[in-house]
Amino acid sequence: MTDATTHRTERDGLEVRGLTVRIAGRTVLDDVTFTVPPGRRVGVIGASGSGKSMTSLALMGLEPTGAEVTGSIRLDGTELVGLRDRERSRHRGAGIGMVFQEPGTALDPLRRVGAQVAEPLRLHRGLDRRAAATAAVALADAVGLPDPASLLRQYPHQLSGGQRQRICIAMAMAGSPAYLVADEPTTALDVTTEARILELFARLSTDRGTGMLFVTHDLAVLARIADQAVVLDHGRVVEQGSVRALLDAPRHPATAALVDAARATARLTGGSA
Ligand SMILES: Nc1ncnc2c1ncn2[C@@H]1O[C@H](COP(=O)(O)OP(=O)(O)OP(=O)(O)O)[C@@H](O)[C@H]1O
Repeated sequence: MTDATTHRTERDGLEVRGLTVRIAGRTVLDDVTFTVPPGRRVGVIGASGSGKSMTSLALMGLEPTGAEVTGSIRLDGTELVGLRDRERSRHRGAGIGMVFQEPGTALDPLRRVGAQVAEPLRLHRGLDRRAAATAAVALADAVGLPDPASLLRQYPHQLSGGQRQRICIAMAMAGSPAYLVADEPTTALDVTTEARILELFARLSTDRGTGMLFVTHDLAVLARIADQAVVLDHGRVVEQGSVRALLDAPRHPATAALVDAARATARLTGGSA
């Protein structure tokens, strides 16, 4: 996977228009509209229950069974809403990759991590077993895992939390997706590991031209990784713009509350939000 072949230009972006999700008659996402331009890093931020995870699940076509999804999600011009499961799953991994909050639960505890990284390489890139194993080592190296050949022979419980999240990022990048959705990807990690994982996301998006959507409740984290953000409150977009502008001059009370929380965290850790 070379940067030259995966770095795309002249794409439309991941365009979300009027996305609405209803579950059992209740509207949990209401007319959500935003765009992740190719190669850019955008955040979705909001308090607990605001609809962040539902947004990322809907983008992946992984909303709960029975949820009614309307509006539009266009992946570089291709409409995803309304596609049949089979067609939809083809875009998962190859078009949009996903990294979850808890790397422990995203991995199969009974399989060596190398086999888990190799699987999407075989699935999305059609590599045979041997080629996939070689590509898995290269990918593990690209996500900053030390001594990748021997590390890939380990089981998930033998790795640190940060190493497990790097494995999950490698799996998400295996299909060379144009976009990556990361839902609270550093929440389970200590602050030093969090900083390194954020650096990794930044490097991958710059090197490979991957557009990234970061879902988080923490504006201080978002300020370190994204330059644009969408603020959700009760399933609606209440504000969006540059992270700097949101921090300096929040217009909606939900944004102001996130800024206050970020400043409180920064005070406690001695940093600046
Ligand atoms: N499987 C489900 N069935 C019904 N309602 C759900 C389901 N999952 C989430 N919801 C509802 O959708 C709304 C948005 O939930 P969501 O998980 O997206 O919030 P969130 O912003 O990610 O919160 P948190 O930060 O706590 O994870 C909530 O009101 C929640 O109760």
